[in-house]
Amino acid sequence: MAASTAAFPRAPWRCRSSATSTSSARLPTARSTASSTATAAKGETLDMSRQLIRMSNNAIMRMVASALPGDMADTARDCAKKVAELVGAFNLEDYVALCRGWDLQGLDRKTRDVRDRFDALLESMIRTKEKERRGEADETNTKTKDLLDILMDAAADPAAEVKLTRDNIKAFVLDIFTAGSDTTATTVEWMLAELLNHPDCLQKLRAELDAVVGRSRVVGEPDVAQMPYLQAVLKETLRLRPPAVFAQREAIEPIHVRGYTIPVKTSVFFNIFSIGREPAYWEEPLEFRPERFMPGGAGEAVDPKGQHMQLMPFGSGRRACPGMGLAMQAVPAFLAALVQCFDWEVPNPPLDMEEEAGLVTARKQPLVLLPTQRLHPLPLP
Ligand code: HEM
Repeated sequence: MAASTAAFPRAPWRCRSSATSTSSARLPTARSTASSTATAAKGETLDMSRQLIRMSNNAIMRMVASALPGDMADTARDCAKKVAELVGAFNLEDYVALCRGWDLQGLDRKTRDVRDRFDALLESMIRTKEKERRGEADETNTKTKDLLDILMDAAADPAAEVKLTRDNIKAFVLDIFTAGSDTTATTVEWMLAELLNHPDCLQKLRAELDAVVGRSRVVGEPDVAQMPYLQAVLKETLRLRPPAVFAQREAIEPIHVRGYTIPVKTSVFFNIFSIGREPAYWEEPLEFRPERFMPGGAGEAVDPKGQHMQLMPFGSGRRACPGMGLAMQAVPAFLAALVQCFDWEVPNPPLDMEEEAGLVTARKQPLVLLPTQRLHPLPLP
């Protein structure tokens, strides 16, 4: 693996986002979702998968547009789901040259269809934003800018070194929509499930939370750096349950790996999932043990940012995941808040830990839990 990963050429990879929520309800705002989670009474089951994916999608959407009307949010979610299906679909044309150009499975047609729908959505978002910006032109410019504002500012800047086109803006937003939503949601979900399956780890995390944050305020992203055990739980989850299963490259020259020759222009898939479970690198690889990343543990010096080939949940090289920094802050902070504020009960033990086959290591069964407030009152801002 080291030999083949040493040469990282081009990466046509996009991490998949399936936005698997089946709910057709409008996406709630982040605040309303948080408070509905917060006030859920004991006895009321929460479909964590759906909640988390909604919250994550919503967070991503807040990055690109301050307020999306419900129908636009539904379209975005539906399109993201379709993109995920198409990215993960088996395409006969990739393997049988004779089939090329016939679109026997209808994948080209479906791809064009989802592209057109996404384009219409993005066009509508940009137009709404343009209108909003025209209306605000006279006001003092103190409003917090979202990502779309920043991209549009850059496009309008005559001095900008790189001129952004409208298509560039759309492509950028599309990337964020599809790559950043259920990768993060899936990670939070697996982290919580693993902790519930390992009460000793949950206890350690809570002790760290109590010591670093206390009980009178909610843990936030700035706390993550002071919480080594929380970081270890994240790394262990990314090792054992990496949301993106593969990274892909194309050989730009023949490569020789363990007696095999990989010819030029061959697509090479790196199995991130298997690397994290490889017994040659990891002791008892199927065990969830965050301690391996703590001081004195065998993985103490291993980080998941693409420098250590035995753990590369975000890929590696110059096409590694650009959302890595954001994910490494936002995901543990969100999980920590769930653990700090609530006790979670599994209504039908044992907790099912099976994975669904696909490009994102989603849970096969949704994570359905019973929450009870742990802190009284909840220290919500
Ligand atoms: C736990 C969370 C995440 C994981 C595990 C993850 C994993 C990955 C992986 C494995 C790749 C392929 C890297 C390679 O080929 O070397 C990738 C690419 C990418 N990710 Fe993520 N990702 C996560 C979150 C995010 C977020 C939050 C965003 C954006 C807000 C994002 C945006 C992207 C983009 C745009 C690419 C394509 C990069 C390129 O082709 O140059 N990801 N991600």
